[in-house]
Amino acid sequence: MNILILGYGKMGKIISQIAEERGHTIAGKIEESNVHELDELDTTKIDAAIEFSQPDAAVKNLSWAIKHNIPVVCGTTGWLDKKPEIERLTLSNGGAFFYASNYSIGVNILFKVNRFLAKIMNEQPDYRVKMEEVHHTEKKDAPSGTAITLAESIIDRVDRVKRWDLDNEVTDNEHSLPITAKRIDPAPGTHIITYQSEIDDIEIKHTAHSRKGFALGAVLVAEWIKDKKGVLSMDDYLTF
Ligand SMILES: NC(=O)C1=CN([C@@H]2O[C@H](COP(=O)(O)OP(=O)(O)OC[C@H]3O[C@@H](n4cnc5c(N)ncnc54)[C@H](OP(=O)(O)O)[C@@H]3O)[C@@H](O)[C@H]2O)C=CC1
Ligand SMILES: O=C(O)C1=N[C@H](C(=O)O)C[C@H](O)C1
Repeated sequence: MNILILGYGKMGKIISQIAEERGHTIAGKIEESNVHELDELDTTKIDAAIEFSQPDAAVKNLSWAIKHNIPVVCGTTGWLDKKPEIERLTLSNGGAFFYASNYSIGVNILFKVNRFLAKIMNEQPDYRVKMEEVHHTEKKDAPSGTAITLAESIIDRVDRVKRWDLDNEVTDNEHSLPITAKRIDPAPGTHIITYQSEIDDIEIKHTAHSRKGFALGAVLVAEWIKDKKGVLSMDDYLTF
């Protein structure tokens, strides 16, 4: 496959390396300084684009790919208020757009366990739920996209939890799920969900040891999306 890399930072570099190891060709490595190179590409020869840039660049990159009929896999977090706009553009252009806040298999297993646990904890009102995420100091958004996905699943299933808050904003509201976002180098990404009662704690945790799992997941999805259409997510791709 011929894959275009939109955002050639920490993630874009590992994604390119894994894609080449899997026999793919890189059509271009686009970062802020060489965005003009997009105009020189033969877009008819690109099979898929993988977009890991930054919150304020994602919408422009994704719109460009969709308007050029290139299926696009997006991992950028912190821009989701604009996601409906990109979904509408995908559908009106008959394109393919895939978004996941986390492409690692391990975190997607955690997502599943989190949903299962939340359903049980809905019946256990003595427990308060909280979350902690730890990432490197270059991360631009907080809380992480993964933490927001985890929190939304809890809010959907635990009736007493109505919203999430960064815990420096709200401390003691029984309807709030406080999220602590820590920035410590070189943490690639840790997420911990804790249900706490006077009697005991129940905790589930995922720790990424490197960025390899995120990058491999994005390349696998790019291989899968090549001939697909529509607005797609991990629920369409995963078999568990
Ligand atoms: N969904 C998932 O599984 C994962 C998601 N992420 C997310 O991916 C994103 C990228 O992370 P990471 O690689 O660590 O970040 P980096 O800061 O290392 O890289 C960001 C890259 O985007 C580039 N960029 C900025 N503006 C533009 C633009 N207009 N067009 C194209 N590229 C641009 C930057 O270029 P320059 O250097 O020139 O400024 C840089 O190369 C983040 O939002 C992060 O949260 C990260 C890991 C996993
Ligand atoms: O910025 C990162 O590094 C990461 N971002 C994603 C997120 O916001 O959830 C995924 C992963 O945790 C690494």
